[in-house]
Amino acid sequence: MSGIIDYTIVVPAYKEAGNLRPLVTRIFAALSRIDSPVPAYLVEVIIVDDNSRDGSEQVVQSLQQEGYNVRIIIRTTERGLSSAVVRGFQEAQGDNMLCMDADLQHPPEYVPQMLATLSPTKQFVLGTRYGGGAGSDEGWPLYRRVISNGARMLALPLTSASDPMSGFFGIRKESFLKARNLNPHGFKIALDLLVKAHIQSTAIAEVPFTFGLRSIGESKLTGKVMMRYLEHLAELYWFSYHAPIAFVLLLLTVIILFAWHYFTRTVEAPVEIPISKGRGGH
Ligand SMILES: Nc1nc2c(ncn2[C@@H]2O[C@H](COP(=O)(O)OP(=O)(O)O[C@H]3O[C@H](CO)[C@@H](O)[C@H](O)[C@@H]3O)[C@@H](O)[C@H]2O)c(=O)[nH]1
Ligand SMILES: [Mg+2]
Repeated sequence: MSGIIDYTIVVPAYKEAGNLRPLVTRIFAALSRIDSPVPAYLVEVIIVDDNSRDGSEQVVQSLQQEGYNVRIIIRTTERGLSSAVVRGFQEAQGDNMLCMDADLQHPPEYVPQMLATLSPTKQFVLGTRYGGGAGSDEGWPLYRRVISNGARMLALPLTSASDPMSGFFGIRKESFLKARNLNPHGFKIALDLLVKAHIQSTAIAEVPFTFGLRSIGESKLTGKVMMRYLEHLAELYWFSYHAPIAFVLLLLTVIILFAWHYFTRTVEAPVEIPISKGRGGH
């Protein structure tokens, strides 16, 4: 393994043993392609697992023995997606950090492009399901689309990013270190960072991608997680505007009416990125 790491991929994981091998091997295969803008030897992967006890640790050990630069942090006293991502970013050696899910809904073939997009002028890169060439797999349930669009509308006053609900994003370490009072609860760490690290719209790059279907295991999105999101939004509105609640409600009503038309438009066909047949290096 190399001593110098410029890029760190953080993967929050809970009971994802079956997904870790395909995830890690596909990431490094994509980075090992001749046309990858980022060389595989500059990249590390950190899995942040909340004591799943499902064999994840053994899977990572065997990947390490095969030479993949991956390690696993097992938390026993804390739980939650957002705090897991923050922990991974705190442990990262790379100045360029990417967050992605373990369940292959974020295609590993986009990793090289996402990492290479980060720069001193582009402090944040967002994998977006909205806009040209992006979308979600047709099999993604209608109720999840409604929840996702509703959550996105409510965040409109907080950031110019098109998909702040996305869990596929990258941030430069210097921006991450500027963020104070990050919210450890819930699923929306990208939104939290966009607001609390004061990421300007010109510093955000967006990469359209197609949100796939979970291959193995179950989603951890529950009603409780959604309630936490509403609490989180209230906190972010306060953080951004210090606004009295009546003003916030008025603002939300206007935005929901305004956005209705916007969100009912059709989405264009997804961009095809070939599945990597990399040289297998790591
Ligand atoms: N360590 C840890 N990881 C967790 C926890 N809860 C979930 N994860 C991990 O976080 C990732 C996303 O969890 P899913 O349960 O697959 O989420 P989802 O419903 O598919 O939601 C995805 O889409 C949302 C956008 O609609 C994203 O906001 C979200 O981050 C995620 O990408 C997976 O790798 C999962 O194992 C937890 O408590 N602890
Ligand atoms: Mg998922």
